[in-house]
Amino acid sequence: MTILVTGGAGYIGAHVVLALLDAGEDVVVLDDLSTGDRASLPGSARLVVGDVGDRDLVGRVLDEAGIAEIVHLAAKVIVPVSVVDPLGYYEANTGKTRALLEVAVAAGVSRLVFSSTAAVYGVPDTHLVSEDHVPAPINPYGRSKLMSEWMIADAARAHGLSFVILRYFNVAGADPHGRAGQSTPDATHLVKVACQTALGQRPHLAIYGNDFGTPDGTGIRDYVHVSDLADAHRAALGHLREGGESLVLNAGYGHGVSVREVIDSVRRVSGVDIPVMSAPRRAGDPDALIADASRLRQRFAWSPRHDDLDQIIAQALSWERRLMGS
Ligand SMILES: NC(=O)c1ccc[n+]([C@@H]2O[C@H](COP(=O)([O-])OP(=O)(O)OC[C@H]3O[C@@H](n4cnc5c(N)ncnc54)[C@H](O)[C@@H]3O)[C@@H](O)[C@H]2O)c1
Ligand SMILES: O=c1ccn([C@@H]2O[C@H](COP(=O)(O)OP(=O)(O)O[C@H]3O[C@H](CO)[C@H](O)[C@H](O)[C@H]3O)[C@@H](O)[C@H]2O)c(=O)[nH]1
Repeated sequence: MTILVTGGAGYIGAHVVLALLDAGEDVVVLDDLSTGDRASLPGSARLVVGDVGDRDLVGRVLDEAGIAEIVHLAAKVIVPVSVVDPLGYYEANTGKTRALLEVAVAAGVSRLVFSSTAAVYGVPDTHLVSEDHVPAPINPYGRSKLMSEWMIADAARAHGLSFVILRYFNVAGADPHGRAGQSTPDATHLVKVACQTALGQRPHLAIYGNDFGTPDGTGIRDYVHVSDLADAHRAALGHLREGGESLVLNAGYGHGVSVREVIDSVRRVSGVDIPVMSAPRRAGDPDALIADASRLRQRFAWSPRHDDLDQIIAQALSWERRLMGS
């Protein structure tokens, strides 16, 4: 059985591919390399370079490889860019997901795992967010993903597809064996930026807001190690193969840390007293965003192996060092 992984040359996709290959699965990656990198893929992964919205190409790949399962990660992922280019984001994330679904349904694909995001919750009125919280995204990126979720659920009901939608919280870290990591040069994610600052690639780290309603005033997030997240995709496919019902699941650990705690960890692990400065809050940043992660743990045999902030930081740092050396 061959699994199609769209966006498999990206940060999270490469870790999903590794998790699947490590489990002995056969994988084909479809990626247009717009932000992904061929070098993030191990030699044993087949790569088709192309657009997930290209119906002819996707149809051919599904047919030739006899694919019954898709893990769909390909997307545009930068929230502020989605605000200035909403139509580009709706096309890339919603339009192309629709195109993929159309071809998948016609080809008889039976199982789909989809990358969604905690951004579908917008600014929730509770810190611990369960899947039953009414989604209310506040930017085009989050809306483009929520619309995709709805399309997937509707198409699944009509066409006998089964699915798991994973709403990722804050993804961080790198493969513990050093095989993959976050390589996007202009990434804005806190862990990546803090590690780059520790290694002298950035002059300082800006703390966006220190007057949030949290114990130290800085924003709290649920940082999930990318390899644990990748394992959740493997578990999702296992669940669907056993005939399990379609599910929407938060993917986080269920506890959070503040920006200051992340900075303290980077200082502790790197031994560098990274320079920080205070900056205004970013628009739409909630005080705290933590997954109610009980459903993921209950429904799958998912036992995270890397739920440790210092470990996440150590592996992110070691990936940054590797990028600097290459
Ligand atoms: N990084 C996070 O914290 C986070 C959080 C929540 C959800 N997500 C979701 O996870 C998924 C992966 O994100 P990432 O952080 O790895 O980003 P990324 O940019 O590293 O990966 C996206 C991959 O998709 C590819 N791609 C984009 N458009 C494509 C297209 N039309 N056809 C084929 N390939 C295409 C890119 O080349 C890249 O390899 C996305 O769906 C994103 O929305 C990420
Ligand atoms: O240089 C920085 C970067 C971030 N932060 C703070 O660090 C926290 C985390 O910010 P990130 O930019 O790393 O992540 P977000 O929580 O903003 O968003 C990420 O996780 C979301 C889900 O929780 C969405 O999926 C989104 O796409 C993804 O970027 C926030 O409090 C933010 O204000 C800083 O103080 N300085």
